[in-house]
Amino acid sequence: MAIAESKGPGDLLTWDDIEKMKFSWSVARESLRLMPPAVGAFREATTEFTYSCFTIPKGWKTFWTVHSTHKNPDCFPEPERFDPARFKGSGPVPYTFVPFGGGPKMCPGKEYARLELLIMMHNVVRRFKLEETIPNEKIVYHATPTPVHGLPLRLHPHRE
Ligand code: HEM
Repeated sequence: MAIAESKGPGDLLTWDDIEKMKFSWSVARESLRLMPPAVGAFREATTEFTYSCFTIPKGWKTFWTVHSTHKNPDCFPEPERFDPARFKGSGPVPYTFVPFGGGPKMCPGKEYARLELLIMMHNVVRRFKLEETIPNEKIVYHATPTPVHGLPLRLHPHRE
């Protein structure tokens, strides 16, 4: 809200504003942890290796999943609880929070996605209070998580 209050009508966000949106980014990351848009990705074993007593031969296709760590209580205590404070300070251990993947094939659009999310959150939250019209709407997976009724929301404009 501090950034919203510093803006006059028609003022656009600056890069400095975006960099200051630490809490909003923690909220966005906690949402990406609990409901990642991409559930994982494929890899091809370039060499034979053994993991957790399983030997994966060279050339095999594997699929890594985001939830293996996002919902693992060793990585995120009480994993079902929405808690943006998990991202305070240095945040989760590297390679546990992986909605954008990790390593050399990590999503190249991550920073662009961050920018879009923060700008969208700023503009929506600043203007409206959001109300769910179908509480606890079910989510189904058509490759990506999709609310069954399309997540209809009621927008209540804030008084100026
Ligand atoms: C919230 C938004 C997004 C999420 C959660 C997401 C997630 C991912 C994930 C999990 C991967 C696979 C990474 C891996 O294999 O390790 C990926 C790859 C990729 N993403 Fe995204 N992404 C997002 C937005 C974007 C945007 C905005 C762009 C482009 C502007 C983009 C472009 C790509 C491309 C080109 C790849 C393939 C990279 C490669 O195989 O080398 N993504 N993304």
